[in-house]
Amino acid sequence: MADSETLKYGLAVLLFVGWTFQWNVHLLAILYGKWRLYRQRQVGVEEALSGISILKPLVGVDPHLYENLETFFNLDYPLYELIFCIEEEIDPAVMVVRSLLEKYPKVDAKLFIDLYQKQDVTYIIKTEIGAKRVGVNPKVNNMLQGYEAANYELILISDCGLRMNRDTLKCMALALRENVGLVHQMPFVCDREGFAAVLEKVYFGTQHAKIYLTADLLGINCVTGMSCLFRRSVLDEAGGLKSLGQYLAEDYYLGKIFFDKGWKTSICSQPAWQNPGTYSVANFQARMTRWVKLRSAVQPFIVLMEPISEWLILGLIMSWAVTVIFDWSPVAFFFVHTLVWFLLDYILLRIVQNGPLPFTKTEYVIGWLFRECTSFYLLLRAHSSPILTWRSKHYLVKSSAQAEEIHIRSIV
Ligand SMILES: CCCCCCCC/C=C\CCCCCCCC(=O)N[C@@H](CO)[C@H](O)/C=C/CCCCCCCCCCCCC
Ligand SMILES: O=c1ccn([C@@H]2O[C@H](COP(=O)(O)OP(=O)(O)O[C@H]3OC[C@@H](O)[C@H](O)[C@H]3O)[C@@H](O)[C@H]2O)c(=O)[nH]1
Repeated sequence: MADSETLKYGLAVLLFVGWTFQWNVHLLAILYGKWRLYRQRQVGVEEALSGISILKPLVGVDPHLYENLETFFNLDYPLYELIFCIEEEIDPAVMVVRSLLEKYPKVDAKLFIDLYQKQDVTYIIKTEIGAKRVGVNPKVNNMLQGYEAANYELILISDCGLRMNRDTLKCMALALRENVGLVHQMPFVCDREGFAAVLEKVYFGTQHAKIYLTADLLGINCVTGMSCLFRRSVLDEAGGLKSLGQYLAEDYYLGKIFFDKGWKTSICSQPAWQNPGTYSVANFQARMTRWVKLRSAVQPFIVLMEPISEWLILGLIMSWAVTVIFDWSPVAFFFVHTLVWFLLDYILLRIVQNGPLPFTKTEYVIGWLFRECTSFYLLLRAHSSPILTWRSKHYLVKSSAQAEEIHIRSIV
């Protein structure tokens, strides 16, 4: 009996230590975010800016694609090329890119597409169908020809749903100091209408930002492939882009190459502005489920850590722990825990947004509660099946380095 009491007490104390640690993570993220984001420190020399090849892997269109891509034709940067990569000639994104190429003939921009050649733009003819399928990752397969044809030592991989401010590329390039091999942007979202937009902003500005900023501060690899600028020679030494084709979480392994070789990685002071024109609660949840699968495959400890880094689960567990240790009221404790967490999240979100929020405080409360209360469901959903769905493709995830594409009629 005494032993089980000791065990219970020991567990409660351990949880209490973890809970205290969580507040440190929260506070660190706030302080680091305030110090790091939207502060352009002149770390590099502007005259020394080198050429950058920007790879844009595209699949399909959404109502914002044209305007998002157009921002890349108007960057304030002395030397860059745009390389659009599209898997299939019948993809409607081809038309969008072609109309932009026609509108901006002076911008160095190319379109790489399988199996087709036209005179007005550069198309690469693949001699063998599937010759460029180097692995399971469709994004890597899609970018490969463009990567091989890129002219510059610096490569920016930039996803299709992003828009970029005129000065962002310069900001990223200036952050690429002598010892920094890779600069990535912390994912965030543009101001858009509707509840799904509130939800995405709340998630990327709170829970995601908290871990992302702290990981960057502590030098932990959290590179997101959505927008990252890196030194090509380092990747080539490790086998080139094709070596990443075997991983679905190619971004994590890209970052790992730089970490393993002793390079520093750094976030840009500007976040990545995701602005897809098609968004919904279901889309967000499907994407988050996929991301949970990716990170759990990469770092299995996350399966355990992730639930207890969330407000609700941690709050409930801690309400029990503090009654064991201090005999505090669990209800009062949970209330204070919630209030403080909620306020810290709001402060962090305001820092990441760097301006007024595009929604009311009531919408924030609803978005925050919805996100927090559904996070456990999403974790369960992610861990309940090894099948990962990305766009129209399905994969069976076996381990961090092992996944295979599967063909199924429908996903229940
Ligand atoms: C009590 C606090 C303890 C903190 C424990 C942290 C548990 C992890 C919780 C959430 C993970 C969020 C990670 C955010 C970045 C990853 C975003 C993502 O899923 N990206 C995928 C798609 O681009 C990508 O393919 C996945 C890559 C794997 C990322 C692995 C990241 C590990 C980060 C661990 C950070 C620990 C920070 C601890 C701070 C003390
Ligand atoms: O089959 C595909 C799927 C996706 N892609 C491209 O890959 C990029 C990212 O795709 P999505 O927007 O669907 O997905 P996410 O924003 O969730 O991606 C994120 O998570 C998975 C990581 O591997 C990516 O690097 C990261 O950007 C886009 O530019 C998309 O066009 C392909 O080229 N082919």
